[in-house]
Amino acid sequence: MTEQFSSSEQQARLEMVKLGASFFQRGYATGSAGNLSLLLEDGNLLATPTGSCLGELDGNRLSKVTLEGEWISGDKPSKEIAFHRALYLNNPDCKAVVHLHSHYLTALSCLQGLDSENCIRPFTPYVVMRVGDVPVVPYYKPGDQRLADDLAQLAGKYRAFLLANHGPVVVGKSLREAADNTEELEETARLMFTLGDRAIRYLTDSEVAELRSR
Ligand SMILES: O=C(O)[C@@H](O)C(=O)COP(=O)(O)O
Ligand SMILES: [Zn+2]
Repeated sequence: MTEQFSSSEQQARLEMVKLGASFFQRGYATGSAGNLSLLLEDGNLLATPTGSCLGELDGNRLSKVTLEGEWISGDKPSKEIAFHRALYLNNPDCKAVVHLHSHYLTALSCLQGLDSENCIRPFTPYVVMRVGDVPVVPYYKPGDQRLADDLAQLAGKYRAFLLANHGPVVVGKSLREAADNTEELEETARLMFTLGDRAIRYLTDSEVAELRSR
């Protein structure tokens, strides 16, 4: 028997399927890498199942999990559900989470010597306006509880994070916002590699402050 969903939940499921497919079709997600989640109106989380391809999500099989981590329905949730939960539990503005292995941010995450408090020194305004600083979480193997512990500590202060040797995690007030901000960060990382060793005119402290106080 097919489960009946409220219209808002049905809408949320469709949105997740649509954004997953969009990420996949445009090369931001490959294979079965990455995971998405959002906070439903009933207070539970809707998340992508472990091992699923973001390009081929089935809205009826998405995982439903309580904020305490109990698996309610759908396929088995992502192995990263603990870090998704940590972000919702420690940031009241977090309504959705995107984690990808997008090419340029993952390349950035593999560099030595990143500033752990902000791995993207501002050189264009939009990333400052939309995301702000991006701290680096030390490397732990995927699914490790320490990813959740570290993100829980950082959640109240930041909207995006770079998991070392792994990839980005971005929160938003909606799945759309989290997705857009992930793309903005990915394009910024791409610019960093395009610019390479050339001398960049970084935004000055006062230019950054002006963008933040908007
Ligand atoms: O890198 C990993 O293994 C996970 O972080 C990931 O991206 C996919 O894991 P699942 O969501 O469990 O498929
Ligand atoms: Zn991952």
